[in-house]
Amino acid sequence: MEGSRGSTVVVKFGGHAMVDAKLHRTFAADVVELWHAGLRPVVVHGGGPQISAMLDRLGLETRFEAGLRVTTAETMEVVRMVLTGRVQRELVGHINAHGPYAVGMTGEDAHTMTAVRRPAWVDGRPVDIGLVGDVVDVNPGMVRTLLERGHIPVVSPVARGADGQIYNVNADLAASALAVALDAERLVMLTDVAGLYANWPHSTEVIRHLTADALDELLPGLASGMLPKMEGCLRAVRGGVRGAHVLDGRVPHAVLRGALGETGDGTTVVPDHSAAASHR
Ligand SMILES: Nc1ncnc2c1ncn2[C@@H]1O[C@H](COP(=O)(O)OP(=O)(O)O)[C@@H](O)[C@H]1O
Ligand SMILES: CC(=O)N[C@@H](CCC(=O)OP(=O)(O)O)C(=O)O
Repeated sequence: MEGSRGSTVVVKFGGHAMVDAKLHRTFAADVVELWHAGLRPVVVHGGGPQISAMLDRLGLETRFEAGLRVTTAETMEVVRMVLTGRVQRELVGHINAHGPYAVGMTGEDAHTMTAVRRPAWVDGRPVDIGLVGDVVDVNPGMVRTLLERGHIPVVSPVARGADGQIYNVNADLAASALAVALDAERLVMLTDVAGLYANWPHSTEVIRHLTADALDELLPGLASGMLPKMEGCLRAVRGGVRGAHVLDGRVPHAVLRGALGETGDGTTVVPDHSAAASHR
């Protein structure tokens, strides 16, 4: 088994992988199993579909540009409410069915994540996506304290600007920033597809292995939810994380295999100069 005892693994649980309650519970049990195996799991959760469903119930518009939700002040209230009040609470509840492990928090808590407004471009033109943040600074102290005390932090991707403005951060990018700041061994992203498809939406052939440079070349051609996800993988491995894995979260126990480095499934991104890169 490659996953070394005591190493930190950041697991991003995507909103699309959460739609099934049974998978949600299996995911929680797997995270606890990782903890018992001696790893230090940190969960960052998404909730895009859950936010969109609530916006719909409230009669508010859902719009994405470059894979990011266009976020007005009104949308931001709903984003924060659904992520921290509902999705995070459910996950904490499922993990804590196994014992007093999980502690929920957001990027706002203890100034864990500081964000700035993120610019976006579509077809080379700037578009206003509102209160969407990009994490520019991570203070991992609180997460480390929780880990040292034997807890499993469950982090919602909401961050504060230096001026106090609250931003909506894509969960993949939040997970990536946290993985870098924690000097994590791995970043595991669970989603609702088998990995990065080479020619989406025309084919479902999964790209199994990518170096950072190869991914950098592919990035401008990617679309929708895969764009922030792969950007997150790239930032992670360039920031020192040993491997970033995009896995199908609908497959039971995918997180166990990913966190332990059994990387036969999904898409694995490695740094340019790693041993895994030079083997290809
Ligand atoms: N090249 C690609 N390969 C696979 N999926 C892609 C690709 N490009 C876009 N997608 C879309 O990205 C989605 C996953 O991203 P996203 O919807 O943000 O999920 P999550 O909630 O897990 O973050 C897939 O369901 C698919 O519709
Ligand atoms: C800026 C932005 O797009 N934020 C996301 C945050 C949640 C998220 O990323 O959820 P998934 O991982 O399930 O996609 C959103 O509002 O949907």
